[in-house]
Amino acid sequence: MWRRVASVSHLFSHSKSTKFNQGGSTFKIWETITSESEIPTPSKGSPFITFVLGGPGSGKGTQCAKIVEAFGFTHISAGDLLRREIASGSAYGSVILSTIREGKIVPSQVTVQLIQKEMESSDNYKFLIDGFPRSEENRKAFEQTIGTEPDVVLFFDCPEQEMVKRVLNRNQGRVDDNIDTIKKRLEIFDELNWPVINYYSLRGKLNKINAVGTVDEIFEKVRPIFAPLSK
Ligand SMILES: Nc1ncnc2c1ncn2[C@@H]1O[C@H](COP(=O)(O)OP(=O)(O)O)[C@@H](O)[C@H]1O
Ligand SMILES: Nc1ccn([C@@H]2O[C@H](COP(=O)(O)OP(=O)(O)O)[C@@H](O)[C@H]2O)c(=O)n1
Ligand SMILES: [Mg+2]
Repeated sequence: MWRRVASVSHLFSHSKSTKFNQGGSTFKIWETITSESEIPTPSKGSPFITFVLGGPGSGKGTQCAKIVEAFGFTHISAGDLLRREIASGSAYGSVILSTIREGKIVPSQVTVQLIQKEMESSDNYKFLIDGFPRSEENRKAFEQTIGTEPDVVLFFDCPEQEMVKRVLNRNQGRVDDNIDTIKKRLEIFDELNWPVINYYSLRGKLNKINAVGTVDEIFEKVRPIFAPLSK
């Protein structure tokens, strides 16, 4: 079984940064320039982990499907794992359901355990972890339990209006895809996810992608990040 103790540090070089304001603080986000020499060579002895961040409806799941197809990753959606847990009638089911209904974040212990189980039962070593970490608590719990940091962090940057429109049109019968819960999810995203985005930006790991455009246009911005990896 893979298990990595030391983390891979800086994988990408950065040439351009953008400043923005959030909650009265100024943050700096790096626009990433990737090149083949900067991607570590993944090996079957250790996992290659990509965290996929972005607000609700920013297109995380859609782009993950494209990355899986092109680069042979295993897609682990934290939201899907939690929904599966509800459907399975697990002891945590009712707490998870009410948390999702309220647009809040499920305790990290639950989510990390589900992610860990998926990773450990997979034959693959390339993982896309979608919708996680959504808070600093999520991030720290993963680091402590799995004992490693992500190799790559993607952040799909999408205007709120566009995210609301997409979620309301999603039609997957989700209990949280209604206007009241979306408002709550966007508030929680602003409050809890930005510190995570800022953390990875400061560590030089963040790949910010403008998520406005067609699915294929956005994937053409994602592709170069993984191009050095074979399928
Ligand atoms: N680039 C895009 N333009 C328009 N609609 C999109 C785009 N990407 C995804 N969608 C649609 O928006 C909705 C939300 O996408 P999804 O991938 O589920 O986002 P997330 O996982 O970030 O919530 C889905 O119905 C999806 O088909
Ligand atoms: N790391 C996570 C991921 C999702 N969730 C919960 O699951 C809900 C749906 O997550 P999701 O990733 O499927 O949602 P989208 O961003 O894809 O729309 C979130 O709004 C949270 O309530 C969580 O608590 N912790
Ligand atoms: Mg999703």
